[in-house]
Amino acid sequence: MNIYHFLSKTNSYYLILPNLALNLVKFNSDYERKSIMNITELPNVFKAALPILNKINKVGYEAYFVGGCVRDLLLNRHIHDIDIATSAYPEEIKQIFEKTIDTGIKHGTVTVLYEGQSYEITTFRTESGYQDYRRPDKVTFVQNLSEDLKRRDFTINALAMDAEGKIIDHFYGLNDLVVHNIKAVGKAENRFHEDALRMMRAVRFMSQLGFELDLDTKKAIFDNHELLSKISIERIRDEFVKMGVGKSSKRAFEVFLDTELYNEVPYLEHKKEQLSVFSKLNFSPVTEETFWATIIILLKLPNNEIAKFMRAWKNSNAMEHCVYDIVTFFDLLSYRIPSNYELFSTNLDTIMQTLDLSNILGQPVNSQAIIDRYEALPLKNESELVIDGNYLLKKGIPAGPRIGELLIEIKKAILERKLENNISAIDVFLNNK
Ligand SMILES: Nc1ccn([C@@H]2O[C@H](COP(=O)(O)OP(=O)(O)OP(=O)(O)O)[C@@H](O)[C@H]2O)c(=O)n1
Ligand SMILES: [Mg+2]
Repeated sequence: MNIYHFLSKTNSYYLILPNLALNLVKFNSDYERKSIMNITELPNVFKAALPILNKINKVGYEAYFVGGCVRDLLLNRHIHDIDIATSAYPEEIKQIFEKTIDTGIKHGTVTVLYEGQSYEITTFRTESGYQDYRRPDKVTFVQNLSEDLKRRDFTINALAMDAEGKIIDHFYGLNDLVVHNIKAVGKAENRFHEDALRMMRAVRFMSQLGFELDLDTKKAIFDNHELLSKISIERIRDEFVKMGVGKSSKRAFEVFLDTELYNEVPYLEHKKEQLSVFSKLNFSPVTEETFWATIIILLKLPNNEIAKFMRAWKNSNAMEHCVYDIVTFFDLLSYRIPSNYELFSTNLDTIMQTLDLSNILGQPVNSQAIIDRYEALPLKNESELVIDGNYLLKKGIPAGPRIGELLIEIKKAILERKLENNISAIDVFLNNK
């Protein structure tokens, strides 16, 4: 459910957050904007983390929930990790909590394990340097939250919430949540010079949240898109995939093309024309596998280029093989009906994903007919065959390639219902060879 907003003539506005029990809030001035917004009924993930803030507060330090978790709370989205920012130094955090891990002590981050959950607690900090456009040369701890929020990427990610549920919003992030706007904190160019990956995060959030990109922020991405080449492919890939499977991927993909980010990533350079079809597709991918397969098909990559493409994007072998199977099965489906043996040789997940892909690409096949045929196959996997290679050896077939060939012949005959899957029928079949 979304946040609704009403703008009145006096320029005050209300937020109604349907699932958060409060939740009618009125802001009349900057003072109120920063202080009135208060979440009264926290979801359980936050309730479980509250003792952490309280323990830190008790020894005299400030502590807040920050970043993505606050954004997702206000958008009523699933919260997958809770990040905490504090005025305490890492060493002090380690004294307060029994179980901690030095995750990134140099950057001020300690992981606290509490009641079976883990929380990243980071000391308020600013960063400086960024000679390489991806990592700060120097991290400086600062005393107040405001300084910490200032170096964050987007206004909707620069929100904090204290232990009372009070939302702290120094950069009009609440307003941007309401008007669905991805906007850099402060001067966009500076934020992208600090970490060029943020340009990909912008289009990723557009896709996941269904938000638009602020025009100045968009221009800054266009002007700085070449900096993306400084970022590791793995990090770009993770954002690219999140963009590709998000609910508004078509719109986000359009902006990915408009801003020229596509020119900085493997295999997509100069492919705007082919890639622009993505935004015109009937449906959009919901799995990572079908997203990659969609891109490969739009690029019209020949089969022998698929592995190279997947490796250039630093995908795992498992992902590479899955996508290869989907694309080859899709090719097959687009020019003929698969045989029973071909259905048997393709696993059900690949078949289902390929049927989705066919719909995405506007080449629908009779999915139900294919699923029905798969369901009715006399053999669904190798282990259901009553004989194996050893059985053929015992029957006097000499070891060698003939064994494998015969097994295929037997499976084909069973799948085409010319042979029963039982020992006596198979013996007769072998005697007639
Ligand atoms: N390049 C980045 C990455 C992160 N952040 C800040 O760190 C927070 C946490 O980062 P991360 O967990 O990577 O992203 P989230 O915004 O939480 O999104 P996700 O839902 O993917 O976790 C962000 O909200 C943002 O305030 C940032 O400013 N710049
Ligand atoms: Mg996060």
